[in-house]
Amino acid sequence: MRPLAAQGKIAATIITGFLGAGKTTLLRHLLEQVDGRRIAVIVNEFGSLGIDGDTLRACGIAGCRDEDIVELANGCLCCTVADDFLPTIERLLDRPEPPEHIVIETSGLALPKPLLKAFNWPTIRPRLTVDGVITVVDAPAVVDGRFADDPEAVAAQRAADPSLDHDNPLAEVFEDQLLSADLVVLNKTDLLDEKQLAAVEAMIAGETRGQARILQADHGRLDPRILLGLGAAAEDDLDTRPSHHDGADDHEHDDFESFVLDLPEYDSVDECVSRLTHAAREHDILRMKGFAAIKGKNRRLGVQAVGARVRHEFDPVHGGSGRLVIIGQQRLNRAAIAAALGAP
Ligand SMILES: Nc1nc2c(ncn2[C@@H]2O[C@H](COP(=O)(O)OP(=O)(O)OP(=O)(O)O)[C@@H](O)[C@H]2O)c(=O)[nH]1
Repeated sequence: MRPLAAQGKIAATIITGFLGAGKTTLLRHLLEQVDGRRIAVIVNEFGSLGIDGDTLRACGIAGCRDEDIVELANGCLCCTVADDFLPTIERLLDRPEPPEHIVIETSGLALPKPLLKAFNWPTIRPRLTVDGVITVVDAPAVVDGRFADDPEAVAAQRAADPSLDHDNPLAEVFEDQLLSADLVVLNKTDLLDEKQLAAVEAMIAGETRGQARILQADHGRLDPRILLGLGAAAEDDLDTRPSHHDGADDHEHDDFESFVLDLPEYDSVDECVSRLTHAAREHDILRMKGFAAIKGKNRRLGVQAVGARVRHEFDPVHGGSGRLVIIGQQRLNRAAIAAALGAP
């Protein structure tokens, strides 16, 4: 392979993976480790609070400037490629001092294939190449069977017929993300024992392209030399990265929905966390993230839930009222969720 510099191309890394798998955590660690390199980041979220952009901007990493983090909050990247993504990329490439590397974090519900196709756009292709698609996997969620009712049965069916489609939209998104990967990161290893990890790895190995590497990680902590410089030129071998939506000109995320709630001020952190945990358990919510105001505290509480696993941390940012984005499959009971959270 000719080195990228010789081809005059800038490299782009796509970080994909289901809601809450740990993409932003991995990206943040990566940015902390790559001193001195001019990296631009494009983040895209499903739901509209822009938390990931906030998190990355608040990282305090030397050399990581606000203008190097571009947020595309307007729906899933895979659906807004022409309107949002291409103009953003062109603006980055046209900077007097363009980035050396661009890292794109897709929304957890994005299908990577339409994004990959955009790299063959005539104004982009001569200037940019996909260095690699990194798919972050929430290993405990796989163990819990979140992406397939019966992972073994689905794997067996797929082995018999790789083009098989099925009705589980979570599984579809998950499989598309795996099938596009050059590198799969099995994340959250701290929550599993060795036997469980070996089982997830074997299952994932059966769902990826033969060329894809699989690595385990705790909080996405991997050496940047592993993550960047894969040299995959993924835009050149799209055919080896099948998607459930191949052949369809368009697709939508009809199976999923998100909404934003204003939260009341809670009496304590415990009250906030127990309300979130209860809401997540009762309502089949896939993901919640946002901020809460706690009585007597002058900093806002950052809150995150992946399934019913809730994490919280006081944010460096002072005060402000509480807001939460909630993502789930269609027909969430919004009124009941608001009541569970004590929202007006
Ligand atoms: N225990 C554990 N928690 C993790 C690990 N990696 C990330 N998390 C937590 O998982 C939650 C989701 O992490 P994010 O990095 O925000 O996940 P994401 O994939 O960017 O989420 P979306 O952008 O909403 O799809 C956060 O509460 C993280 O602190 C890990 O390796 N172990």
